[in-house]
Amino acid sequence: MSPPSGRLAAPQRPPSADGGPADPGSGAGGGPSAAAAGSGAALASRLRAVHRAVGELRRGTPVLLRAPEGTLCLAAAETVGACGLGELAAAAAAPPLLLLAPSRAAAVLHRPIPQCGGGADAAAREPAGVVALRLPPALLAPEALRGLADPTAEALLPPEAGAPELVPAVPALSGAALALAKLARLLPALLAAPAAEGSAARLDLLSVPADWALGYPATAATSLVRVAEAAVPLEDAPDARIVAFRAADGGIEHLAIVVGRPEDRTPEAPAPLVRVHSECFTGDLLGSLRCDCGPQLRGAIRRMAAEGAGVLLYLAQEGRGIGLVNKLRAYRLQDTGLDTLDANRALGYAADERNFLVAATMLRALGLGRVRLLTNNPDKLAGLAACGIEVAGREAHRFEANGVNDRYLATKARRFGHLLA
Ligand SMILES: Nc1nc2c(ncn2[C@@H]2O[C@H](COP(=O)(O)OP(=O)(O)OP(=O)(O)O)[C@@H](O)[C@H]2O)c(=O)[nH]1
Ligand SMILES: [Zn+2]
Repeated sequence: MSPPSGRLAAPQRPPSADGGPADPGSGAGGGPSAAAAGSGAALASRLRAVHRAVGELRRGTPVLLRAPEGTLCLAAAETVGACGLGELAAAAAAPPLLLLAPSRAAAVLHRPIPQCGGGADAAAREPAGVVALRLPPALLAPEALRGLADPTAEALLPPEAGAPELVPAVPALSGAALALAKLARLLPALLAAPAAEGSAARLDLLSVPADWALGYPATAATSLVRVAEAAVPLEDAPDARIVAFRAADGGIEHLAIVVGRPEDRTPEAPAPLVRVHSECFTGDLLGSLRCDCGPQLRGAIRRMAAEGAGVLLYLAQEGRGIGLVNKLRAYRLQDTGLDTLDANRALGYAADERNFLVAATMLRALGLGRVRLLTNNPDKLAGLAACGIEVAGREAHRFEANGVNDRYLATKARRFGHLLA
């Protein structure tokens, strides 16, 4: 699992072992902060617990989420099967509700939901909140649940099942529940019921505190350490090496492609050229025409080689942090007319789920506290600066539209505020 995301420009602070706040950006000279490093074992155990819970949800097994408000038993609508539904019923003290992002609930209920936002402004990019639905019995079945979770699988809903009903959700726990589903790169749609006394031990279910799930992205990001490094001469940059970083939970590694010796730049020289590039299997590897990632990747390496130095961070944040499977679903929705932003929201995800604390931690570990960023995305500039990296300048990184990605590029300019020059 890649260390996932929080909000773009507002990194969460990882909790310290004693529950107090740790500072992700204050490590002297780089790397995780002293507070985080000092409580490494405790942080690693938090990460491990969340990582295991994510694995259980992906397998269709229920997990328990604990908070002072109570304990919820959860199962992911996308993966739960008959066995998981049986376990959920055995662990629950009441029938389960379906938790959904407001944007997805609005589509299920065929009416607007107040928290949903709307329009083309920045606020509409980050819909907040969670909605709970009481389901008629015919919808409490694996196929129907997938149809409720996934707008590209709505055909799985039984024709005359009856309508779900909007009911109040416990905000803190429900938010953490959806965060856990997003960490699992599943659709943010979960069955949730108050847990019966003793159900964790009785049914051998994993149990995780809600604040550990919410703190996971920042905790994972600050725990990144270098684990391997080798020279990898590239066609476009013969003097390149790859440095691999791993978080304490053993999730998917993030990579730095280092061209030349950017860390040796003197303070008087221009800041080193850096690109923060989110993984795109389709564009980077296959040459998909739907996006501009492939040309941006190769183009960045070429520019660094021409300058003699630079760093490209290759972050395991596929699909702006929603994962490849959900990106494919988002593409299906775009083929029905939605743009890239609304497609994310229709799935229940925010427009951009990435967390640039990952990038800041890696840059510091590479000895780069000051950078010139190769990007058109103003959120990347703000995100890095918020994590304590000095962004000394921006270099535009635009490529001509190719006849397929025209609308995608136009949407990035119009709705994400991407800079055109
Ligand atoms: N969810 C989603 N992700 C997409 C889509 N198209 C491309 N992506 C992903 O968007 C990410 C591309 O991000 P970046 O290359 O960092 O680009 P950016 O945020 O546009 O910013 P700059 O290129 O730096 O200007 C990759 O992870 C792609 O997989 C899409 O339609 N939906
Ligand atoms: Zn792409």
